[in-house]
Amino acid sequence: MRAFKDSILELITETSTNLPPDVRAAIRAAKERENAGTRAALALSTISDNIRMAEENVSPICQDTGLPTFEIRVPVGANQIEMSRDIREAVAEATRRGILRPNSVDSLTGKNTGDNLGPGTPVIHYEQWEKDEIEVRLILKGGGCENKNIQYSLPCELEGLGRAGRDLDGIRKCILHSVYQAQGQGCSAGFIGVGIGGDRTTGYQLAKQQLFRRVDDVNPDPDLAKLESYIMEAANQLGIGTMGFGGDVTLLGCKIGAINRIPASFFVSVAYNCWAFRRQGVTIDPKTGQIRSWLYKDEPKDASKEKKTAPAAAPAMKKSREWRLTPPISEEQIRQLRVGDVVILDGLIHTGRDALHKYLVDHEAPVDLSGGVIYHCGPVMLKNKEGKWEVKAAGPTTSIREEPYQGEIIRKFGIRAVIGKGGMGAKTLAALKEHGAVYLNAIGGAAQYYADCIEDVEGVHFLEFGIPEAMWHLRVKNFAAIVTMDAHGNSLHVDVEKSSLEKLAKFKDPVFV
Ligand SMILES: O=C(O)C[C@H](O)C(=O)O
Ligand code: SF4
Repeated sequence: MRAFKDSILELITETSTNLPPDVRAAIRAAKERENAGTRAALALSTISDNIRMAEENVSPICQDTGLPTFEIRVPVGANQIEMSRDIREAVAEATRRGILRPNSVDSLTGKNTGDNLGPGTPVIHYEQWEKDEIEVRLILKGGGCENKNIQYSLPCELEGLGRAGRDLDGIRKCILHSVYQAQGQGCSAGFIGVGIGGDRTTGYQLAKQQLFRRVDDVNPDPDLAKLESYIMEAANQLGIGTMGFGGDVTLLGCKIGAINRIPASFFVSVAYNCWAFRRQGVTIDPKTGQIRSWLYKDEPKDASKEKKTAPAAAPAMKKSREWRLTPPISEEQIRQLRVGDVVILDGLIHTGRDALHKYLVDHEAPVDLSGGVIYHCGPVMLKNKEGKWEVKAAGPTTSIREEPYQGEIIRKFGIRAVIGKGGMGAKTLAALKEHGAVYLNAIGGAAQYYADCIEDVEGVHFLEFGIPEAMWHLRVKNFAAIVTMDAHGNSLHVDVEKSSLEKLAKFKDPVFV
């Protein structure tokens, strides 16, 4: 089993940098469905570019490489203690190489272990089987989509849909609602795995297991197969679209499983996965530890590679105005911007996410932020041979987590633009209007695309918060994002949420009776 560790390292690298063909095919089909020139089409073409760049650069598709979760089947007698040790070593090595972002933090102190190892990380599950080979499946599911997982306990009342009872139609309503409540925040268009039954723990486990099914498979249970195709049809009428920008494609895959429950409990558990659906698997020779075959590498019939659509700048969007801005930005420049405009940034921007926002409420900033731009981003960074920091991946993180702090910080420091994804709430919208600032939505998961726009790392503060949470000072060029909340009280997110709720309500009447 000498080669086992190297095989796992190869599996991690493939999973983080190269999306499987079935996932690519789903994204390609979505791109074909969206009208050219819309915000959704722009987002999907950036996503396609990003997928290609990650493969070419052998770098993470998204900066959030998630919680590595291994599902392993072993022949009777295989040494699981040795395998777990090798897996941990491979995870640490992948982190050193910038294939994984250091993502394991102490839950109480927030301290990052730096190597993705710690209590509960990585997750490794074993199961024995009678075959004479080892099968290892890996999923790298990021935090933004994990936060959009949801569990329903039937019967329940659902906004837009009314009562969901303890039957197939109640299940139908829960699943539709799960897609609605995610909006664009889990980097839609997404994939869902659904677990019906079990208890709260096994229900979620079953939901996650569904994510290991191929996008193009057909459920062997005819009732569940019908439900899956119904959900695909209905969820794509909600109009949430890629990144919550509105559009015809909201859901790329739906896989449903069922297990028994006890009479008093009736759970429907939904695992939401972003478009950056990084799962891969291998079979391994138990004697040598070498890879025998890959599980998700066969191309669906119509497979053609992503074509390059544009260099690292936004493809043209119909009817959208485009502004080139360089910080420090004035209030006058900001007040000209409207929801739907494209902003191209050149110059210095600063990353800041959860730890920094909490800190800035009670402390001064280490750099002058007036007229400045804050980027909600936790990048993957590596030091090169000369000891200089380099960006390996740098897409936006979910902004709503900063909602409790953002308005106050905009006022206190005179910030003019916040870049993130998924949109923010009413408090931030009010602060944007009052102070003269905008929210710019970057394309979630497009970590290679944005890393390519970063010309230089000018410095870093708060490295003690860990690499993702530190404040990185980045010089960017051609950094494109869309105004989704402006300084006049308009929010695309409010509009899409409202219109998608109206559309959801159309699915109130029973379908499976
Ligand atoms: O942690 C991150 O970088 C992003 C996270 O996956 C998110 O979607 O918010
Ligand atoms: S940023 Fe988006 S694409 Fe990346 S892990 Fe989070 S939800 Fe997924």
